[in-house]
Amino acid sequence: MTSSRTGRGEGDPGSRTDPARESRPVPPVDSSQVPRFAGFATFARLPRLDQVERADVAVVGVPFDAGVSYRPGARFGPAAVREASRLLRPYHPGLDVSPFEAAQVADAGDIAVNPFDIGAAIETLQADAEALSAGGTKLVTVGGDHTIALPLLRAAAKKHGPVALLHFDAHLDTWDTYFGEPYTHGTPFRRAVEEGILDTSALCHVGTRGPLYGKADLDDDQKLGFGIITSADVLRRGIDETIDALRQRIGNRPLYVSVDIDVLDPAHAPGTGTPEAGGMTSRELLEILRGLRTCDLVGADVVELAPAYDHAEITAIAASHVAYDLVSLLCLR
Ligand SMILES: N=C(N)NCCCC(=O)O
Ligand SMILES: [Zn+2]
Ligand SMILES: [Zn+2]
Repeated sequence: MTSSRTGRGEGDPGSRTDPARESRPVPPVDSSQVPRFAGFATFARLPRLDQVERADVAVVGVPFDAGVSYRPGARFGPAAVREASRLLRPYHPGLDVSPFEAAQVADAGDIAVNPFDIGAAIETLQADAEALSAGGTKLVTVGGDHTIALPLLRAAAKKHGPVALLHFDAHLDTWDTYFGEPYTHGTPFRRAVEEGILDTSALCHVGTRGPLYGKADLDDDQKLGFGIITSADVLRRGIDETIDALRQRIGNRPLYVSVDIDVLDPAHAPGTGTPEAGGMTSRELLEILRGLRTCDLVGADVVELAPAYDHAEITAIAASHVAYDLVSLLCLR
Protein backbone atom coordinates (compact mmCIF):
# COMPACT_ATOMS: atom_id res chain seq x y z
CA MET A 1 0.00 0.00 0.00
CA THR A 2 1.42 3.38 -0.95
CA SER A 3 1.16 6.33 1.32
CA SER A 4 -0.81 8.20 -1.38
CA ARG A 5 -3.56 5.63 -1.00
CA THR A 6 -3.56 5.68 2.72
CA GLY A 7 -2.30 9.15 3.61
CA ARG A 8 0.07 8.55 6.50
CA GLY A 9 -0.57 4.84 6.54
CA GLU A 10 -0.50 2.87 9.72
CA GLY A 11 2.93 1.46 10.27
CA ASP A 12 4.59 4.23 8.27
CA PRO A 13 7.01 6.05 10.56
CA GLY A 14 7.40 8.85 7.96
CA SER A 15 9.02 11.64 9.92
CA ARG A 16 11.77 9.49 11.42
CA THR A 17 13.71 9.28 8.17
CA ASP A 18 12.63 12.51 6.53
CA PRO A 19 14.84 15.36 7.82
CA ALA A 20 12.60 18.02 6.23
CA ARG A 21 9.79 17.01 8.58
CA GLU A 22 11.90 16.53 11.64
CA SER A 23 11.36 20.00 13.07
CA ARG A 24 7.59 19.94 12.56
CA PRO A 25 5.25 17.69 14.46
CA VAL A 26 3.97 14.63 12.64
CA PRO A 27 0.32 15.53 12.05
CA PRO A 28 -2.82 13.40 12.24
CA VAL A 29 -4.01 11.67 9.07
CA ASP A 30 -5.46 14.35 6.79
CA SER A 31 -9.21 13.78 6.61
CA SER A 32 -9.42 15.63 3.30
CA GLN A 33 -7.18 12.93 1.81
CA VAL A 34 -8.22 9.80 3.66
CA PRO A 35 -11.83 9.46 4.80
CA ARG A 36 -11.95 9.82 8.54
CA PHE A 37 -13.87 6.59 8.86
CA ALA A 38 -11.07 4.60 7.17
CA GLY A 39 -8.10 2.95 8.80
CA PHE A 40 -7.13 1.92 12.30
CA ALA A 41 -8.32 4.21 15.07
CA THR A 42 -5.78 6.22 17.00
CA PHE A 43 -6.88 9.17 19.10
CA ALA A 44 -7.85 11.99 16.69
CA ARG A 45 -6.05 10.00 13.93
CA LEU A 46 -2.73 11.01 15.45
CA PRO A 47 0.47 9.07 14.84
CA ARG A 48 1.30 6.30 17.26
CA LEU A 49 4.04 7.02 19.74
CA ASP A 50 6.36 4.58 17.94
CA GLN A 51 5.94 6.60 14.74
CA VAL A 52 7.44 9.81 16.17
CA GLU A 53 10.81 10.75 17.63
CA ARG A 54 9.25 11.90 20.87
CA ALA A 55 5.96 13.35 22.00
CA ASP A 56 5.19 16.48 23.97
CA VAL A 57 1.78 15.07 24.80
CA ALA A 58 0.66 11.44 24.64
CA VAL A 59 -2.83 10.05 24.85
CA VAL A 60 -2.72 6.66 26.53
CA GLY A 61 -5.47 4.15 27.25
CA VAL A 62 -5.92 2.08 30.38
CA PRO A 63 -8.46 -0.67 29.72
CA PHE A 64 -9.14 -1.56 33.33
CA ASP A 65 -12.39 -1.90 35.29
CA ALA A 66 -11.70 -4.30 38.15
CA GLY A 67 -12.28 -1.49 40.67
CA VAL A 68 -15.94 -0.77 39.96
CA SER A 69 -18.76 -0.97 42.50
CA TYR A 70 -21.68 -1.23 40.07
CA ARG A 71 -21.81 -1.61 36.28
CA PRO A 72 -18.63 -3.00 34.72
CA GLY A 73 -17.39 -2.20 31.21
CA ALA A 74 -15.01 0.76 31.47
CA ARG A 75 -12.26 -1.55 30.18
CA PHE A 76 -13.70 -0.82 26.74
CA GLY A 77 -13.49 2.95 27.23
CA PRO A 78 -10.16 3.60 25.47
CA ALA A 79 -11.21 1.82 22.27
CA ALA A 80 -14.55 3.68 22.21
CA VAL A 81 -12.86 7.05 22.68
CA ARG A 82 -10.46 6.38 19.82
CA GLU A 83 -13.36 5.42 17.52
CA ALA A 84 -15.40 8.47 18.54
CA SER A 85 -12.39 10.77 18.10
CA ARG A 86 -12.19 10.29 14.32
CA LEU A 87 -14.25 13.44 13.76
CA LEU A 88 -12.08 15.77 15.84
CA ARG A 89 -10.58 18.53 13.73
CA PRO A 90 -7.13 20.07 14.10
CA TYR A 91 -8.05 23.65 15.14
CA HIS A 92 -9.62 24.45 18.53
CA PRO A 93 -11.46 27.76 18.18
CA GLY A 94 -12.39 27.98 21.87
CA LEU A 95 -8.72 27.99 22.87
CA ASP A 96 -7.40 29.44 19.60
CA VAL A 97 -4.83 26.68 19.19
CA SER A 98 -3.97 24.04 16.61
CA PRO A 99 -2.77 21.56 19.21
CA PHE A 100 -1.18 19.12 16.79
CA GLU A 101 0.87 21.89 15.16
CA ALA A 102 1.82 23.55 18.43
CA ALA A 103 3.21 20.30 19.84
CA GLN A 104 3.88 16.71 18.92
CA VAL A 105 0.92 14.72 20.11
CA ALA A 106 0.81 10.95 19.73
CA ASP A 107 -1.28 7.98 20.73
CA ALA A 108 0.72 5.76 23.09
CA GLY A 109 -1.71 2.84 22.81
CA ASP A 110 -2.97 0.99 25.86
CA ILE A 111 -1.15 0.09 29.04
CA ALA A 112 -1.71 -3.63 29.56
CA VAL A 113 -2.67 -4.01 33.20
CA ASN A 114 -3.69 -7.14 35.09
CA PRO A 115 -7.49 -7.48 34.98
CA PHE A 116 -7.56 -9.88 37.96
CA ASP A 117 -5.23 -8.19 40.44
CA ILE A 118 -5.89 -4.53 41.29
CA GLY A 119 -2.63 -4.15 43.21
CA ALA A 120 -0.61 -5.47 40.29
CA ALA A 121 -2.55 -3.26 37.87
CA ILE A 122 -1.78 -0.19 39.97
CA GLU A 123 1.94 -1.04 40.12
CA THR A 124 2.16 -1.61 36.36
CA LEU A 125 0.26 1.55 35.58
CA GLN A 126 2.44 3.70 37.82
CA ALA A 127 5.63 2.26 36.34
CA ASP A 128 4.43 2.67 32.76
CA ALA A 129 3.13 6.20 33.37
CA GLU A 130 6.50 7.13 34.85
CA ALA A 131 8.34 5.61 31.88
CA LEU A 132 6.08 7.30 29.34
CA SER A 133 6.51 10.71 30.94
CA ALA A 134 10.23 10.35 31.70
CA GLY A 135 11.34 12.52 28.76
CA GLY A 136 8.93 15.33 29.63
CA THR A 137 5.93 13.89 27.80
CA LYS A 138 2.64 14.98 29.38
CA LEU A 139 -0.08 12.35 29.57
CA VAL A 140 -3.78 12.46 28.94
CA THR A 141 -4.99 9.07 30.09
CA VAL A 142 -8.25 7.54 28.96
CA GLY A 143 -9.76 4.97 31.31
CA GLY A 144 -10.68 2.70 32.61
CA ASP A 145 -12.39 3.13 35.97
CA HIS A 146 -11.41 5.79 38.49
CA THR A 147 -9.06 3.48 40.40
CA ILE A 148 -6.43 4.41 37.84
CA ALA A 149 -6.20 8.01 39.05
CA LEU A 150 -4.14 6.92 42.07
CA PRO A 151 -1.12 5.51 40.21
CA LEU A 152 -1.34 8.36 37.69
CA LEU A 153 -1.21 10.88 40.52
CA ARG A 154 1.71 9.02 42.08
CA ALA A 155 3.59 9.31 38.78
CA ALA A 156 2.71 13.02 38.49
CA ALA A 157 3.78 13.72 42.09
CA LYS A 158 7.11 11.95 41.59
CA LYS A 159 7.88 14.54 38.95
CA HIS A 160 6.27 17.68 40.30
CA GLY A 161 5.85 17.08 44.02
CA PRO A 162 2.36 17.09 45.55
CA VAL A 163 -0.01 18.34 42.85
CA ALA A 164 -3.18 20.43 42.90
CA LEU A 165 -6.22 18.46 41.82
CA LEU A 166 -9.43 19.41 40.09
CA HIS A 167 -11.72 16.43 40.19
CA PHE A 168 -14.79 16.56 37.94
CA ASP A 169 -17.16 13.84 39.08
CA ALA A 170 -20.67 13.10 40.33
CA HIS A 171 -18.94 11.31 43.21
CA LEU A 172 -16.47 12.27 45.90
CA ASP A 173 -14.30 9.18 45.44
CA THR A 174 -12.82 9.83 48.87
CA TRP A 175 -14.51 6.88 50.52
CA ASP A 176 -12.33 4.59 52.60
CA THR A 177 -12.96 0.99 51.53
CA TYR A 178 -15.48 -1.22 49.72
CA PHE A 179 -15.86 -4.74 51.11
CA GLY A 180 -12.69 -3.99 53.02
CA GLU A 181 -10.75 -3.18 49.85
CA PRO A 182 -8.77 0.07 49.85
CA TYR A 183 -8.07 0.32 46.10
CA THR A 184 -11.31 0.83 44.18
CA HIS A 185 -12.90 3.43 41.95
CA GLY A 186 -14.60 5.04 44.94
CA THR A 187 -11.42 5.53 46.99
CA PRO A 188 -8.49 6.87 44.91
CA PHE A 189 -8.44 10.39 46.29
CA ARG A 190 -8.49 9.40 49.96
CA ARG A 191 -5.51 7.13 49.27
CA ALA A 192 -3.80 9.95 47.40
CA VAL A 193 -4.17 12.37 50.33
CA GLU A 194 -2.95 9.68 52.74
CA GLU A 195 0.10 9.12 50.56
CA GLY A 196 0.93 12.84 50.56
CA ILE A 197 0.90 13.13 46.77
CA LEU A 198 -1.75 15.89 46.66
CA ASP A 199 -1.30 19.53 47.64
CA THR A 200 -4.10 19.66 50.19
CA SER A 201 -4.35 23.44 49.91
CA ALA A 202 -5.48 23.14 46.30
CA LEU A 203 -8.07 20.39 45.92
CA CYS A 204 -11.59 20.71 44.57
CA HIS A 205 -14.39 18.46 43.40
CA VAL A 206 -16.62 19.87 40.69
CA GLY A 207 -20.04 18.54 39.73
CA THR A 208 -20.75 16.30 42.70
CA ARG A 209 -24.33 15.37 43.44
CA GLY A 210 -26.53 12.46 44.40
CA PRO A 211 -27.09 10.45 47.55
CA LEU A 212 -24.22 9.66 49.90
CA TYR A 213 -23.82 6.97 52.56
CA GLY A 214 -24.10 9.61 55.29
CA LYS A 215 -23.27 13.19 56.22
CA ALA A 216 -19.92 11.97 57.50
CA ASP A 217 -18.84 11.45 53.89
CA LEU A 218 -18.80 15.22 53.48
CA ASP A 219 -17.08 15.86 56.80
CA ASP A 220 -14.37 13.31 55.98
CA ASP A 221 -13.93 14.81 52.54
CA GLN A 222 -13.53 18.30 53.97
CA LYS A 223 -10.99 17.06 56.51
CA LEU A 224 -8.95 15.62 53.66
CA GLY A 225 -8.76 19.16 52.26
CA PHE A 226 -11.25 19.13 49.42
CA GLY A 227 -13.47 22.03 48.43
CA ILE A 228 -16.68 21.27 46.59
CA ILE A 229 -18.47 23.02 43.77
CA THR A 230 -21.52 20.86 43.30
CA SER A 231 -23.41 20.37 40.07
CA ALA A 232 -26.12 22.66 41.49
CA ASP A 233 -23.49 25.30 42.39
CA VAL A 234 -22.33 25.35 38.77
CA LEU A 235 -25.92 25.98 37.71
CA ARG A 236 -26.50 28.72 40.29
CA ARG A 237 -23.13 30.47 40.10
CA GLY A 238 -22.57 30.08 36.38
CA ILE A 239 -19.47 29.22 34.40
CA ASP A 240 -17.39 32.37 34.90
CA GLU A 241 -17.77 32.47 38.67
CA THR A 242 -16.99 28.76 38.82
CA ILE A 243 -13.82 29.26 36.80
CA ASP A 244 -12.77 32.18 38.99
CA ALA A 245 -13.24 30.12 42.15
CA LEU A 246 -11.26 27.21 40.73
CA ARG A 247 -8.43 29.40 39.50
CA GLN A 248 -8.19 31.07 42.87
CA ARG A 249 -7.96 27.74 44.62
CA ILE A 250 -5.36 26.32 42.22
CA GLY A 251 -3.18 29.39 41.64
CA ASN A 252 -0.04 28.51 39.71
CA ARG A 253 0.55 25.16 41.37
CA PRO A 254 1.20 22.12 39.16
CA LEU A 255 -2.31 20.92 38.38
CA TYR A 256 -3.72 17.48 37.62
CA VAL A 257 -7.25 17.30 36.21
CA SER A 258 -9.27 14.11 36.62
CA VAL A 259 -12.55 13.93 34.71
CA ASP A 260 -14.99 11.16 35.57
CA ILE A 261 -17.40 11.27 32.62
CA ASP A 262 -20.27 10.67 35.05
CA VAL A 263 -19.87 14.31 36.05
CA LEU A 264 -22.13 14.84 33.05
CA ASP A 265 -25.85 14.27 33.39
CA PRO A 266 -26.90 10.79 32.22
CA ALA A 267 -28.63 12.59 29.33
CA HIS A 268 -25.15 13.67 28.20
CA ALA A 269 -23.32 10.55 29.34
CA PRO A 270 -25.49 7.45 29.66
CA GLY A 271 -22.52 5.16 29.02
CA THR A 272 -21.03 5.00 32.47
CA GLY A 273 -21.01 2.67 35.45
CA THR A 274 -22.52 4.71 38.30
CA PRO A 275 -24.82 7.32 36.73
CA GLU A 276 -26.45 10.03 38.87
CA ALA A 277 -29.26 12.37 37.84
CA GLY A 278 -28.84 16.14 37.92
CA GLY A 279 -25.45 16.50 36.28
CA MET A 280 -23.66 19.09 34.21
CA THR A 281 -24.02 19.48 30.47
CA SER A 282 -21.09 18.73 28.21
CA ARG A 283 -21.13 22.44 27.23
CA GLU A 284 -20.66 23.47 30.87
CA LEU A 285 -17.84 20.99 31.41
CA LEU A 286 -15.96 21.99 28.25
CA GLU A 287 -16.33 25.69 29.04
CA ILE A 288 -14.99 25.23 32.56
CA LEU A 289 -12.03 23.26 31.23
CA ARG A 290 -11.27 26.06 28.76
CA GLY A 291 -11.26 28.46 31.68
CA LEU A 292 -8.17 26.63 32.98
CA ARG A 293 -6.02 27.82 30.08
CA THR A 294 -3.71 29.83 32.34
CA CYS A 295 -3.19 27.00 34.83
CA ASP A 296 -0.04 24.88 34.98
CA LEU A 297 -1.64 21.62 33.83
CA VAL A 298 0.79 18.71 34.17
CA GLY A 299 -1.47 15.75 33.43
CA ALA A 300 -5.06 14.65 33.11
CA ASP A 301 -7.38 11.71 32.79
CA VAL A 302 -10.87 10.95 31.47
CA VAL A 303 -12.36 7.89 33.10
CA GLU A 304 -15.48 5.78 33.62
CA LEU A 305 -16.71 5.56 30.03
CA ALA A 306 -18.55 2.22 29.80
CA PRO A 307 -19.55 1.90 26.14
CA ALA A 308 -22.01 -1.00 26.60
CA TYR A 309 -24.47 1.43 28.22
CA ASP A 310 -23.90 4.12 25.61
CA HIS A 311 -26.30 5.09 22.85
CA ALA A 312 -25.25 6.52 19.48
CA GLU A 313 -21.77 7.16 20.97
CA ILE A 314 -23.16 10.05 23.07
CA THR A 315 -20.78 9.38 25.95
CA ALA A 316 -17.82 8.35 23.81
CA ILE A 317 -18.13 11.57 21.80
CA ALA A 318 -18.31 13.62 24.99
CA ALA A 319 -15.26 11.82 26.41
CA SER A 320 -13.29 12.28 23.18
CA HIS A 321 -14.05 16.02 23.19
CA VAL A 322 -13.03 16.29 26.84
CA ALA A 323 -9.77 14.51 26.00
CA TYR A 324 -9.25 16.85 23.02
CA ASP A 325 -9.71 19.88 25.27
CA LEU A 326 -7.27 18.49 27.82
CA VAL A 327 -4.72 17.79 25.08
CA SER A 328 -5.25 21.30 23.72
CA LEU A 329 -4.69 22.84 27.14
CA LEU A 330 -1.40 20.95 27.40
CA CYS A 331 -0.38 22.11 23.93
CA LEU A 332 -0.89 25.77 24.83
CA ARG A 333 2.22 25.70 27.00
N1 LIG B 1 -15.88 6.70 40.62
C1 LIG B 1 -17.09 6.46 40.30
N2 LIG B 1 -17.52 6.61 39.09
N3 LIG B 1 -18.00 6.00 41.17
C2 LIG B 1 -17.76 5.80 42.54
C3 LIG B 1 -19.04 5.33 43.16
C4 LIG B 1 -18.76 4.49 44.33
C5 LIG B 1 -20.02 3.90 44.95
O1 LIG B 1 -20.58 2.96 44.41
O2 LIG B 1 -20.41 4.37 46.00
ZN1 LIG C 1 -18.16 9.19 39.37
ZN1 LIG D 1 -15.08 8.84 39.91
